[in-house]
Amino acid sequence: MAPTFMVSAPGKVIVFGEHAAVYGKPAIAAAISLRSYLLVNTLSKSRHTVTLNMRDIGLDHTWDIAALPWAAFNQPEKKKSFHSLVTSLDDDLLNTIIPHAEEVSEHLPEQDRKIHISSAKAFLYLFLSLSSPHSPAVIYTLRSTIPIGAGLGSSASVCVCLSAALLLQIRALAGPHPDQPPEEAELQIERVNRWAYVGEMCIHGNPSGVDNTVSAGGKAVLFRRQGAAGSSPLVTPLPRFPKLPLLLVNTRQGRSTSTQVEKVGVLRRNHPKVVEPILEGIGEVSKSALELISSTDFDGDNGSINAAVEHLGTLIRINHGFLVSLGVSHPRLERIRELVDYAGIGWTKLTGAGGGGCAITLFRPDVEEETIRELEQKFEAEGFEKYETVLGADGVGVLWPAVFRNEDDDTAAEEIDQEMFEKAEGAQGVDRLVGVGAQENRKGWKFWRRMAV
Ligand SMILES: Nc1ncnc2c1ncn2[C@@H]1O[C@H](COP(=O)(O)OP(=O)(O)O)[C@@H](O)[C@H]1O
Ligand SMILES: C[C@@](O)(CCOP(=O)(O)O)CC(=O)O
Ligand SMILES: [Mg+2]
Repeated sequence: MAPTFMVSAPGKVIVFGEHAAVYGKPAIAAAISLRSYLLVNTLSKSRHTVTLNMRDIGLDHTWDIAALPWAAFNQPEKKKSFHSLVTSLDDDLLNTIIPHAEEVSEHLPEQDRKIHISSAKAFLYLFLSLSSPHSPAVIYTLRSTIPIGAGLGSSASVCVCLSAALLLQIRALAGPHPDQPPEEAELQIERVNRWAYVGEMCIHGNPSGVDNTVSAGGKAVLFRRQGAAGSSPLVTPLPRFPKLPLLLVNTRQGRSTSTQVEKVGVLRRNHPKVVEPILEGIGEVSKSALELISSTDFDGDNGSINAAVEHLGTLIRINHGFLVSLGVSHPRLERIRELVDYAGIGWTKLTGAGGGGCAITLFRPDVEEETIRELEQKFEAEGFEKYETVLGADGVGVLWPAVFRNEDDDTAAEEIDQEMFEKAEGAQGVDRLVGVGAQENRKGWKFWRRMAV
């Protein structure tokens, strides 16, 4: 029986290029230190059930493995191997899982029901694609420190965790191990990423793939979806991405990515001649930012940094203006921008799909700590929530088995079981129990690391 193990994947911030990324324009995004964690418990062979236990949304459902639609997924013309590149969902397969996904939420209010069903759909599509009717009984328990539906890529990070866990269970993933050649790590990341993209498609209709790409590989990347159906996106790691003083503020205004993406799609269909240049303009913002990042030493002397930060700030302001014209801002996002603009201390844009969710602010280099504190107090007084996060976090990682060992004292090993994981209090409790790099003794995590170019 496989040992209990855990996988983890980060959320992300899109610094430039959301929405335009869906239409093949370049975007720049970076992994953040908020993450999802998935614990995988294999049970005895005598049981024949699979349980999806997603604590943050209150979903806890068990399916009888034999009752799932394996025949549909295993038809020779439908069967995908684990290294397939799947760029669209199969409607026939989706139709076979919908009744099983709907079982999870029979008596819930409409809004919660939608969230449960989309998560269950992503899980079942991946489970049926990557597992088998003979799979042992398993409990998948998920917890995340990423706010849900806030533009920080919670959906992609959940899908990366599910994809990695299922691929590890069928032994279609190797490592990570200390002397893994970077090419091999890259291949493993890509395998996880491809199936995470399939999960993202279940959650929102037309994802660009930027979120799952950043969540799987971590760090910062330039991402560009390719035109032809069935081709992989272009992904360029940005090892020189500067460690900038960014503030991340959540409006606490919920929204769903699928609605916002659909809204831009409708606008583009109704006003193609107006909307296409806006999307093109957003792509040009990302290109200009890339040029700046590649040619500036942000650790260099102050004079040149100040000019570069001013340039980046201007691009942030322009990018936000484009997003406003696409109709994906929100009065609460505009309030954050207004407070920052009024204080004259930086540049703000929404991040992710908008319509609520989070904004990022880049501060001017010479801003006083006191001014930032005053601004933060205003945010708090108006019900906004601030996140401390570091850009450029590690991508998908694994803790196999789910045991933390004290390097100097083997007897101090601490096994993470389902009950402890479920009972950890809030995001802080989860971080303390299993957090990546949160404490000295949480060092058992291993990551597949992307090649830097
Ligand atoms: N912690 C979680 N537990 C279960 N499902 C989650 C979790 N986080 C995200 N999801 C799924 O992702 C959806 C939110 O994704 P989305 O609308 O793309 O917003 P985000 O900007 O957070 O990615 C939820 O409706 C749910 O289906
Ligand atoms: C709006 C979009 O560019 C990013 C969505 O990010 P999020 O789900 O809001 O974290 C959509 C996409 O790229 O798939
Ligand atoms: Mg999402």
